[in-house]
Amino acid sequence: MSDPSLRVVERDNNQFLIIENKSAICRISLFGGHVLSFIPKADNRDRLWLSPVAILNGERAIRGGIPLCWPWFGNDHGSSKDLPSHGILRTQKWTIESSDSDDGRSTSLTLVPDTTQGQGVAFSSEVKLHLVIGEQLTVTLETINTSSHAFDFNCALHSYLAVQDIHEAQIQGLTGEYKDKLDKGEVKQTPSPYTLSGQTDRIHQESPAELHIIEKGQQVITIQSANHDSIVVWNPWQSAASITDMDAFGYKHMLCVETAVTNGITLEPGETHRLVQTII
Ligand SMILES: O=P(O)(O)OC[C@H]1O[C@H](O)[C@H](O)[C@@H](O)[C@@H]1O
Repeated sequence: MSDPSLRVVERDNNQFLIIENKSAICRISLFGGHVLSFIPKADNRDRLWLSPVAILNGERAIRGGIPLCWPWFGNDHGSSKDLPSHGILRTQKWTIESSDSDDGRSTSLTLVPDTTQGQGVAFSSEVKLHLVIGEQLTVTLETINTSSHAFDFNCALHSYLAVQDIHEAQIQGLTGEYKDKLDKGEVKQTPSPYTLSGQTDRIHQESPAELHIIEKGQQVITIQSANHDSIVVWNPWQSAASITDMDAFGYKHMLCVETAVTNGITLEPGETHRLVQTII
C-alpha cells in the first residue's frame, strides 16, 4: 500500500484502517466496511459516536459509527423475519480496492465486501464503498446490478452522529410527515422545532439534500444526502439499557440520522445506484 495517509492495524481478529491526512483522522473497521470515527483536525471533535462497549471483533455488527444497511432496511425483508437486521453488508469482511491521498489534504478510498451473496439475497450485484476523507467525510454506497434481471432493494448509511447532550440537540431541515416505527408505522407530522425527548424511531418520507444538527444555538453538523428517498431518525433513549452493546446512558450522546432508501428502488441489469452522505 503506497498511500502514506493509510495504516492498517490488526487487533481482535479484525483489521482497522487509520487514515490520517492534513485535514482529518478517520478510523475504519474492515469488518463491516464500517467507519468508526471521523475527526476533522480543525477542531479535533469526532463527528461520529461509537458505543464505548461496541464489539469490534467481528462477532456482531458494530454499534456506532456508520453501519451499512443493504439490501434491506431493519427487519423489513418482505419474505422472512428471521434474516439479520439491516442485511448482510455490515457483517462482511471488506478489503481495500484502492487508496490515494494526492495532495495530502484528502484521502480517497474504495472498499469492497468479500461477497454480496447471502441468505435472503436473490440477485447478483457488485457493491463498493467509496470514501473521501478530508475536511468533510463523503461516504458513497454503490450498487451495480450484475444480474440478468431487475431487482429491488433498500439501503442506508446509518450514521450515529455525536452530540454533546441529546436534550439540547435540534434537527433542522426535516418537515412533512414521518412513519412512526414505534406506533405501527402510523403517519405523523414532524415537530417544529425538531427536538427529541424520548425513544424515537421515525422514517421521514422526504429526502432533503441538506440537514443541520444544532446544539445550544450553534450549527454543529451538516448532513448532505443524495439518491435517497427517506431520512431515518433513531435514538433508543432509555431502552438502550437493554441493548447489549450500548450502555444505559449512551443515548445521551448520539443521534442517528440515516440517509436511506426504504421504499425500494428498482435496478435494471447493468444499472448503478449510489447512495451518498456527506458529514460536514
Ligand atoms: O439494532 P440494530 O439492528 O443495529 O438497529 C438499530 C435501529 O436501526 C434503525 O434506526 C431502525 O429504524 C431501528 O428500528 C433499529 O432499532
